[in-house]
Amino acid sequence: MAGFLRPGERAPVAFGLSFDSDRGEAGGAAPVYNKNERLALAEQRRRLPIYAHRTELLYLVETHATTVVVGETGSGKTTQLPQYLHEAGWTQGGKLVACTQPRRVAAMTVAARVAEEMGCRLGQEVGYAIRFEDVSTPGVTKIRFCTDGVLLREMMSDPLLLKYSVVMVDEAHERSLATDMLLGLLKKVQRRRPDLRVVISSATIEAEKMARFFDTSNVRRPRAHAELPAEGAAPSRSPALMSVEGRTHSVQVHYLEAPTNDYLTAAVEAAVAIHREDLPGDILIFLTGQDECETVVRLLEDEGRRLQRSKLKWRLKPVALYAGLPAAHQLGVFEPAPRGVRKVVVATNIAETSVTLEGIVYVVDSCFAKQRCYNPLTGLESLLIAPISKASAAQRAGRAGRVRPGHCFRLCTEEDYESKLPATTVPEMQRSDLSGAVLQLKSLGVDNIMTFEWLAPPPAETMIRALETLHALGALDLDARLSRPVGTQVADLPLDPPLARMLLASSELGCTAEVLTVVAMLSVQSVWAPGGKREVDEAKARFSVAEGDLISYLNVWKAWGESGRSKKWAVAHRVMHRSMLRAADIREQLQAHLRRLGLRQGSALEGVSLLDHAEALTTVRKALAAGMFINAAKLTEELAVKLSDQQDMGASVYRLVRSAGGDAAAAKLRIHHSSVLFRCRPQWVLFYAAEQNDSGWYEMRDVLAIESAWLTELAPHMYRLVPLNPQLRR
Ligand SMILES: Nc1ncnc2c1ncn2[C@@H]1O[C@H](COP(=O)(O)OP(=O)(O)OP(=O)(O)O)[C@@H](O)[C@H]1O
Repeated sequence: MAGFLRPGERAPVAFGLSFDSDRGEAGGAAPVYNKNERLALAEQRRRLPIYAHRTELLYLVETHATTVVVGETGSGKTTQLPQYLHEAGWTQGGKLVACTQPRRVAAMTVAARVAEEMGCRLGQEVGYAIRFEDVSTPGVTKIRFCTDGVLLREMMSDPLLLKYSVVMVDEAHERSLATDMLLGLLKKVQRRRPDLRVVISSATIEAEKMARFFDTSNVRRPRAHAELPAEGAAPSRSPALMSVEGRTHSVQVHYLEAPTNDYLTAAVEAAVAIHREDLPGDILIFLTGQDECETVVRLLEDEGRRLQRSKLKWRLKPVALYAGLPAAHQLGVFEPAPRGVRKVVVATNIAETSVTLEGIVYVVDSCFAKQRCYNPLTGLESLLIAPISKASAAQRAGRAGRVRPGHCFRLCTEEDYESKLPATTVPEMQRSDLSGAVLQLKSLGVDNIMTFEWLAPPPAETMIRALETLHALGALDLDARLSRPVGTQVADLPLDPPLARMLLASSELGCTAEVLTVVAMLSVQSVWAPGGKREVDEAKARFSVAEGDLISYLNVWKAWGESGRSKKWAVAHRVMHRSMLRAADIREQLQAHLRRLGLRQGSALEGVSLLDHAEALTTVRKALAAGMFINAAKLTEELAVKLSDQQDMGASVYRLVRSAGGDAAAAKLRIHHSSVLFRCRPQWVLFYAAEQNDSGWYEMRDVLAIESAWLTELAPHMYRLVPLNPQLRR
């Protein structure tokens, strides 16, 4: 971030603060309630700021098609509103109340909390649904928490959401791609279902915009759907806007005295400084990704061992929390720490909204997050580490004041916070590849994508690029309609279109076993345990093959399987056991999806003789290529300049093959140093993801070496043989 120190100028972490000593109970304190203390729980519910607005809220929902609720974090929107609606009768007659969350972990943990408050088992009256997991009981569940993505998928089989009487879109201001799609679709559904109520919870900054978007009071209503007569008096079509005043506990915010350019070390130092104060309370650290979280956990473990000699009251127990962890591990992080232990949760922004980690008194915020970034000209999407918005920072700070007063330490100066952090994050839809979203909208019957009502329209180039991609994958026909069966099947699979396409190809080519493994491994964030570059390179070398990362994953999977899925084996080989478990879980789910679609399954490599092995492997590579051919790159004769001190000099330069002369060709690529092909210089490669570095280079990850002939064979509509363009030589 400009204004922060330049490399080499590291400032010591100094907050100039003093802690108050009356901050609650012991670190990692036991929960303030347990299952038998229902009365205490009921009392706690009544103390939440939202309780004073219960009657008014219910009146507004009754009388308005849409209600926008604004309130401080922790005021009780997520946990209480669905319960109020249930208590007021909105779940009678077999209907459900849905509450959507942008993130899985929030859906799971909030559902668990609400089930506890209602005194029922999770999955009974209160349930949740996330991708690959549904914990609810048809006919019994009344309140269903789910990710916004899951509700979108549900609309494929229930386009009018007839199961639901109320849909609450929580954290709508986060403007995730799925939330934006959902808002547009809900507005469409409301035209056909005047009885459906939409409740939107949003930060103040976006609330008016949401209310304006849902205001249809001036639009002539089409005749209600024949089967769906409106019950009672029709609700107002002007949305109600309601503000819930007050918050539960205060959070004191601290800033660095001088900026830092190394937020990982600063985070560790901050956690250690808090710990050394020897006051009670758990710590939550926000970083940007899995590797950072695992690295900081390791550093804190080392610190913890050193600190044991200092005779402090609590022992440090760092734990990681990020999206790539299996659900059971994520939930384990929410367990209260035992007596004498101070839990330090090292998380990505998945812990930013809606979640309550009970013992947390201190939040340490790097003020950075990984953000998707899409360039429609090159068609390349990458993840960039960028400063978060002030709205996100407020959410993060809010994790400290949930059950007692807390502190938030931002790892930047107050001046930088004020001047460098934007007020809100750019909506995901405006910085993402939209091919998956367009495909889903098409499968939901939105034929003319250009006229779909968005809260704010996505860039036209991005839409055009999405249509081109889907057409190239064979998911859309020449009239931009969903093709059959490919388009409908790709839409049916809960995967990005390229991954779904390779699974379909693997069924045709008889290698689903292998491609399922690769797709599952690509769906987890990182297969390798973090560590020094040399250590990780050595670990990878044992599984590396000249065909590239994707085929190397098959070797890892096989060896892990042969070890009996042993954790010991994983640790010895620097493989992330938890990532492997999650991959196994995803693989199983996808296999079930293929079965449901009636697709043939088989293995190309199983039982194949050594002699036929290469040919069988080519089959697998071709199936993978059938989904990835758009991202084809060719080696050039250029050498990359030195990019940074840590990276090797003289890496090979690749160019995108598609539209050789245009903008895409201008994008220079190199193989990421983490790839097993980094030093191999294959002539032609496909890559699953690319990351843009600070120098503007795209670094290819998850690379597959291919033969050029496959491109014209698999995608003749996109590639044809031409004499070598002299431009490519330069
Ligand atoms: N698992 C839990 N354990 C203990 N208390 C909890 C738990 N979940 C919620 N609470 C309590 O309920 C309060 C309200 O939480 P809720 O998630 O409903 O607030 P919210 O207004 O939706 O906030 P946010 O926008 O931050 O999600 C919290 O501040 C906390 O005091």
